[in-house]
Amino acid sequence: MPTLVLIRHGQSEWNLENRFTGWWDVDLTSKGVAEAGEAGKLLAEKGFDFDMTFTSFQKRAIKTLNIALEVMDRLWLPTEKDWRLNERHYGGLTGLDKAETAAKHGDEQVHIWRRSFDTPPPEMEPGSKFDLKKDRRYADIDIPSTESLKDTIARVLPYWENRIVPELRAGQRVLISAHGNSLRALVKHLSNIPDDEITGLEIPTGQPMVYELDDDMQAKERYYLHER
Ligand SMILES: O=C(O)[C@H](O)COP(=O)(O)O
Repeated sequence: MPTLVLIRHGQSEWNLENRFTGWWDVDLTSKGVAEAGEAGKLLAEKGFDFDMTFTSFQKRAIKTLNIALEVMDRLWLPTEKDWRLNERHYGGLTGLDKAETAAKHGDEQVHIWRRSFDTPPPEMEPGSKFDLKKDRRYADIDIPSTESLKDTIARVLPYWENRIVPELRAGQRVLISAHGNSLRALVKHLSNIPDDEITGLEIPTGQPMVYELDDDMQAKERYYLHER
């Protein structure tokens, strides 16, 4: 049976400051570092091991993976990094305080921007200080100016099918370290969650989520490791 574990990065600096982050590359806080270490410890204690790992181009997810692997004495494992596992792009909201934005635009509007399935946040203005168009790591791609969850799913799923599923089919045990919304995209697909229900799924930071999959890569079971 294929082994798949997903982990959302540990607490980031902007999780702590309550700011919209998206593709901006913020670091982990000391609590985030501790959460990543705990995740590695829990995985080791529960007897999990991996052959292949995947993460995004963003340091909060990369570091979470590396810290967990270090605790497991598995820093030597191969890792593939790809922008398709990045957080959903928060467009013009990037960098703004979530509470101040709610005070300005109303809770309902902010909830739509944060959790609607297909309404993206306003686009990022060209030349914004959070514009990543000149960032070398994205030189080969057309960076979105904003993304809804639907847009995020549209770039996560081809990556899942083309890069991750073949590893699982070959019997590789896979660990993915990514972000609230890129993981929400995967969970929606694997657990067949309808559009209007996925918005209610909150994935906590630093908690390994285990998938038991059937041979068609559909979920037989999904649980947080600390619950078993
Ligand atoms: O990008 C962000 O700000 C967070 O990682 C996720 O934000 P959300 O809870 O608003 O989806």
